Amino acid sequence: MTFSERIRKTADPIWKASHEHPFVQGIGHGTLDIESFKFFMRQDYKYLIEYSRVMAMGTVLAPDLDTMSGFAKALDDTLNMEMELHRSYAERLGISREELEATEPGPITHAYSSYMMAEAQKGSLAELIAAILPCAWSYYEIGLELATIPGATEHEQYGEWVRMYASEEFGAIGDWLIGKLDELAEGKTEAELDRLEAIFLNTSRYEYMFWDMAYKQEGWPV
Ligand SMILES: Cc1ncc(CN)c(N)n1
Repeated sequence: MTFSERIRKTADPIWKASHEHPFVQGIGHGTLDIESFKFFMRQDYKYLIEYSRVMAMGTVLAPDLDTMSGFAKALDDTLNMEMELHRSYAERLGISREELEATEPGPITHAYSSYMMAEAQKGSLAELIAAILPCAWSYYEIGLELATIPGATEHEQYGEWVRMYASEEFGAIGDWLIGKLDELAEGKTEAELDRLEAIFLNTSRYEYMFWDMAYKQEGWPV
């Protein structure tokens, strides 16, 4: 079993909970309250800005030019493909670009982004990848699963979201990160692998919490 297969297996109960979350199922069945989706898009835009910074740190920690290029490509795809989806939805939903960028990060957005950044700053490249991998990998899995729901890819409101996350172009980011992590995991001690697994599990949990936060449109309590 590769290291990525091992951590995917350990994280399975968390990922299942995300797949079954009413926010995710609501996108697939076209029943999600649009206000929750708007809340999600605004928070997600802020999250993706921080995620992009972590990707940029990947280029700094990269040991060779191939790895550097891989991070640069993933960064460009995030800034100009994935975030373009948010900008286009925002325009359609009456949210200006300024409003999108000025959104105050909610508690989960803040905690998740800060955790990713902290792991990237104190760890090695393997730790950085373990922290960002659930982001790229789980959305592709969710996109592919939702795309099998009849009508999901054609839905007037959520079809574009499903198509983007189910696309091969988006999936390639996660595939590249999986390959890199497996490469970097080779020769590591069991204690080091356990540490990478713990980071992967934590950001998998944050993924679930992010869906839940958006569903409940949860801001700061006071
Ligand atoms: C919170 C979150 N996690 C993952 C993704 C997919 N890049 C995202 N857009 N937002």
